[in-house]
Amino acid sequence: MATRDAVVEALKQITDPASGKDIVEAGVVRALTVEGGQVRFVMEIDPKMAERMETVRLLAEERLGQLPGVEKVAVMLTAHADKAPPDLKPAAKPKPAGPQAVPGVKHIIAIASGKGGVGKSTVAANLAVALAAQGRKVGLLDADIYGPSQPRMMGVSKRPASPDGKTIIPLQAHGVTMMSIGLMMKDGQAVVWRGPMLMGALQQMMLQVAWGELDVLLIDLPPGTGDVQLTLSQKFAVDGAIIVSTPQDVALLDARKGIDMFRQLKTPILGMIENMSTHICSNCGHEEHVFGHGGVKAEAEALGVPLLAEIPLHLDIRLAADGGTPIVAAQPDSAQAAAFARVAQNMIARGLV
Ligand SMILES: Nc1ncnc2c1ncn2[C@@H]1O[C@H](COP(=O)(O)OP(=O)(O)OP(=O)(O)O)[C@@H](O)[C@H]1O
Repeated sequence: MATRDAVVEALKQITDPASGKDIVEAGVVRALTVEGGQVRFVMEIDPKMAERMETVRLLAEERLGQLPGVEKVAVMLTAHADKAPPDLKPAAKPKPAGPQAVPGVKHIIAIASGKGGVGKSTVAANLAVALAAQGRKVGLLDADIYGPSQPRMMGVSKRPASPDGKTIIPLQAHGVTMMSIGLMMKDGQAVVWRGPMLMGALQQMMLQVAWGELDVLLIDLPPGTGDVQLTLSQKFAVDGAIIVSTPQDVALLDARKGIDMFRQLKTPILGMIENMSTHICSNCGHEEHVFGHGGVKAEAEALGVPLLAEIPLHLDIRLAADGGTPIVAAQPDSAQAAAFARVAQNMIARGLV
């Protein structure tokens, strides 16, 4: 059977290209476990070194695989931010392994959808503005790496400043403190972040943005069940997720997958929102059910999750969102804005925010 000492000794023969020290002394090797013939550990790396460290990872796997008694080696790369901002700099002790809180932020709520285009970002923007209008200090983080739309919906385009090169100053729009991964990307830049790079980017958005004191940070997630959802739930103390879906069966099928994923990650489902529920004609007020109606209610009941709202499909919602002022701010007295305001009231009443 392989011993921990033999494993550590073998790892000490491998050099960390960043520091020139061996990878054990350099503190790259974390959470090492040697159980029976199984060796597992995490390599904490600078995201800029991801490619070179992948070579180191392969070398470590190969060397450990040759040790007598070792049957399986699993090495995971995780990224750490370049340098923690001064107020977040960890003490000499290693960081806690479990999900961490964001300093100053009381609650973290993810806005998710199984499928793209169901109006998740529209809901996130309006909910953020509605909560702010009801006196809450609200942050909105657009973590939709594949199609960040909050800059357009909240009407901001300025690149956030970083006077000290470490802390990022978020932007303010409609009473909400906001930051989007889109504001950090060059125009037309293809996004191919996966694994460590993605974790680094998300961690940077969560920890290096000067969010200040917030009652709630809403996270507009990319659609589906990918790396961002996983990283967010595993690394951060997420209070829960709100799932947005349209009433069609295909959307509901994907919403169910999203709910399953969050349940596996032990992230509570705070509720579902049916978007584009009923079409209300902007000329005559006539109602019709373009995508069906009530599908999300039935699904929420079947899954034992609260239905938070049925938001109508209304031209004004789209015009407002696409024009940079969410309907809750553009037409606060409209029935459409009231639907979002009720979700905000419900969340406040349940003590979620
Ligand atoms: N209730 C609604 N009534 C009218 N238009 C809506 C409504 N909800 C969303 N839209 C419009 O539908 C389009 C897609 O919405 P949105 O970008 O919020 O979806 P999404 O689920 O976040 O998409 P993606 O996952 O691709 O980012 C936008 O143009 C938005 O203005």
